[in-house]
Amino acid sequence: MTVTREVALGEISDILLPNGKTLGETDIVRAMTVEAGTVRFVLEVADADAARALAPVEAEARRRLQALEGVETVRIVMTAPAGRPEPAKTSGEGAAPSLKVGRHPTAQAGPQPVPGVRHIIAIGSGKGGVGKSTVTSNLAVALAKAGRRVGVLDADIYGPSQPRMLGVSGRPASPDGQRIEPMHAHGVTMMSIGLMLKEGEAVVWRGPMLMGALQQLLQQVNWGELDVLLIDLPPGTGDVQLSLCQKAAVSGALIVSTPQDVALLDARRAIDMFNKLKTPVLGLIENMSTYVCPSCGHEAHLFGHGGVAAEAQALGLPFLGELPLQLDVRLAGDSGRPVALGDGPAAQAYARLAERMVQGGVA
Ligand SMILES: Nc1ncnc2c1ncn2[C@@H]1O[C@H](COP(=O)(O)OP(=O)(O)OP(=O)(O)O)[C@@H](O)[C@H]1O
Repeated sequence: MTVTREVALGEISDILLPNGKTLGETDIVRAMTVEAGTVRFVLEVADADAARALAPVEAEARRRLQALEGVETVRIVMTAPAGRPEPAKTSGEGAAPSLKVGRHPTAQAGPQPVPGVRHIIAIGSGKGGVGKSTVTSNLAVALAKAGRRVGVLDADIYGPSQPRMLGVSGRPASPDGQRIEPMHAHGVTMMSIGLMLKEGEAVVWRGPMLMGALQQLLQQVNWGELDVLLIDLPPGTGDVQLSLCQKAAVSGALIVSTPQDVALLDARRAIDMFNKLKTPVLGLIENMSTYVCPSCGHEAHLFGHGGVAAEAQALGLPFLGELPLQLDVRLAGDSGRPVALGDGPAAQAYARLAERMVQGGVA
């Protein structure tokens, strides 16, 4: 028997949830696809606690689907939507927030949605220089080309590179002195901590000041209605990652790595951190995968090849795709016009990645 989407849905529909209803009676199974022996779907849950409570349901669904003849792999991703828009505060409601970035955070109860933003996705890496910012800007452009309303928040406090990569400069305006107007480039709404700092200013914030700055960028910027907000994190597993997952209702994280063992080792640490923070890891991306010589067309694997896919398989996480190492990618990034704006092989790889995210219901 060929396993179809209907067969797979039928197989798991009578699994009981903690609330006494069955999976079939609730509307939390999203974006199911059955393709070449792989069943993929998203379990949309309210928050991290609900995700924890559904762990046995996920395990049972995986067990049943894996037992079906012809099914080799089952990929289930749990996501928590970032919530629906709340009306923005107008002047007169409470104290006017200061526009000086880097203040102490205001008290808040748990992770907050960003008004108007459906999904918040953190883009992380264990190691610096693996192309996390390049992936963020190109993925944003590819998602915008696919018709999604996309934002980029450059939270790489120690080396903000989105202004350069997206070709944005100048200081963001605040007509009412309370809310910050984001910048726009290539169909993407963007804001970077780099735009709020004076040129050449060194950033020495730690802990609480970082939290305050992040909170401001999330809550004080007029993001408008967005399908997805991509957050370019600093590399590693530090205060910004911690603050972000504690302060914002992050739907999930994407991990960028090169195929080298040393980068993978760091990527594993980043995954471990997101697991501890109860932020679902939506998948792994291999950057700087294949190098095609622009002169002779020879294909080489400068940093190895396939390591990230193997790691994803070992960890039971989705492998979202590989992105070529290409001179054009760097030149385009340096010129402020991401390569995804074009239609060459790198742009096509980004379009596939964007498509997978849309199909997976996370963008
Ligand atoms: N696939 C690629 N092909 C060619 N060059 C690339 C590719 N990906 C990234 N680069 C280049 O590598 C350099 C580092 O990339 P990027 O700044 O995106 O990395 P990062 O992981 O965000 O680094 P950081 O740790 O500094 O935040 C940049 O000059 C970028 O243009």
